[in-house]
Formats: sequence, C-alpha cells, structure tokens
Amino acid sequence: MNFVDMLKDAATRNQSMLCVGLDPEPARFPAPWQGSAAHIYEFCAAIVDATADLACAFKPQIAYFAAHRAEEQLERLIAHIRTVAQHVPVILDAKRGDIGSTAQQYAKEAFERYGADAVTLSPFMGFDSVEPYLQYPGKGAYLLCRTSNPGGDDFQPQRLADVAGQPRLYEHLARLVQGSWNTNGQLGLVVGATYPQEIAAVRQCAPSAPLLIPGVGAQGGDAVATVKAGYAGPGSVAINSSRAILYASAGPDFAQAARAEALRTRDVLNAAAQA
Ligand SMILES: O=C(O)c1cc(=O)[nH]c(=O)n1[C@@H]1O[C@H](COP(=O)(O)O)[C@@H](O)[C@H]1O
Repeated sequence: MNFVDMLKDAATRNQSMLCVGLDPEPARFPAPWQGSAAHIYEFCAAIVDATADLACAFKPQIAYFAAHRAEEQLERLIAHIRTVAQHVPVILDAKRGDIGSTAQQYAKEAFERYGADAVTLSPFMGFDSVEPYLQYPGKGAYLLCRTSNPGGDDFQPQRLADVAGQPRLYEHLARLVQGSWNTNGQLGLVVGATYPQEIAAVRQCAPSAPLLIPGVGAQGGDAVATVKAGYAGPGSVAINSSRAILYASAGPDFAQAARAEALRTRDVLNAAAQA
C-alpha cells in the first residue's frame, strides 16, 4: 500500500488525524531512566504501545536519536511499530535537502535503512534535491512550506516578484506540490498549526496535498482553527503533537498520561472536523 493510502487507512481505522511525534529527550524521562540514552527505545516503545490505536501516524525526529548515537534504537523502534501498529505509517522527520547525488544517500537512509513510509524535506535547493525521494514508488515526502516557528517569517511569506501574480514563497511551493513537482502523487506539505490563516491559504493552493501540521500542544497552535483550515477528509491532515504527549507526566504513569493526552487531542481534533 502506498503512503497516502496507508495514512488514509490509519486515519479511518483509528478515527484520528493525530500524528504522535517521537522526540525522546532522556533528561525528561521518568525515573529510573532519567538521563539515560540507553532507554530511548523503551521509552518510545511504551508511548507507541499506549497510542497505537489513537494515531494516524508516528513521527520520529531523527536528531533526537542521532544526537545520542541511538540510531540502532530508532531502527528497533520502527521495527516495533511494524509489529504492534502495522497499519500506522512512519514519517521520518529528517528535514533533509541536498544536491541530487547526496539526496540519493539520504533517500536510501530514510527508506532502505529505516524503512520509513515518508520523510520530511527542505525544498530550498529545488526540485533536483527532491527528485531522488520520488524514485521510491509509494513513499511519501513532505516539503517544508509554512513552518511553525517564528523564524518562518524570515523568508516564507516573501512575495516572488518574478512569478505571475506575485505569490508568497510558501504559496508558490504549495502550487508546485499540487502541480508539476508531484509527478507520482507522493508529495505533501508541512504547515504550522501556529499559522492557521496560512494553512487555509496553502489548502487553497494545494486542495489535495496531504498536510503534516506540527505545532499543537507545546507550541500552542490552535487545534480547532487548524482543522477548520486544513481538513479535507481522512488522511488529508496529520496533526503532530510531540512533547505535550511524551511528557504529559514525569512519573511512572507516563505512558498512561501520554495515552490520556493523545485521546484528548484526537477527540478535540475530531470534534473540530464535525463542527
Ligand atoms: O517537520 C516538522 O515536523 C516540523 C516542522 C515545523 O514547521 N515545526 C515543527 O515543530 N516540526 C517538528 O514537529 C515537532 C513538534 O514538537 P512539539 O512542539 O513538541 O509538539 C518537532 O519534532 C519539530 O521538529
């Protein structure tokens, strides 16, 4: 099954548009694992077990593993997801972006080494830096479009004077992803929940692109406005929350607390889609 169908299937089965972000910080682990990078796998696997029936996707952020020399634990974690949550796709948040020959290696890392279903990419270097990922049939690639951080203002909303209609940079990218760049229907866009009006603008430019939307929870994005701006049916949005779920409790009940927060968030998102 290709990534887009897998996402749609998981969203329908789990009645969810919640993507559970896996950003493990050993300093925030409960005792007796606190401060121990050796327990990244156990911590994340417990979160996966607690939320497998509530998530439309899992999104491990590779830096949180690589910074601790824990890539092998990431491989084990993805294998664990394949066992306990076969129907839930894995989006590897790597934000790669480089010339074609190097991008081939990054694509191999994401899709062959880790076996991810989709990856996040920076499109700043242009289409030839994205193309190598499209050589993997059925895999997904989300391009950073209107990011959730305040610094996203520095470039993304600038108008392009030499493009017809002078769209903003992020709108131009959204149109490319809806059109000529999306040769095999594999591309999606990353837009921040901290900018719901821009989500609506992106949705207008790219009516059928899957959107990965981080920024609810710890970054304070507006969950209800996000759904209203971006939702277009099952699988159309994967709304990510990481820290608010992972660290809902610092105690031994961390997995139960993560489940409760994931359930609460999933239900808020679903209610917004009904309203
Ligand atoms: O590509 C991403 O996932 C991403 C894009 C973006 O614009 N903003 C953003 O926060 N992210 C990622 O989404 C996650 C957000 O984490 P929380 O703020 O803890 O929910 C982190 O892994 C970020 O790296």
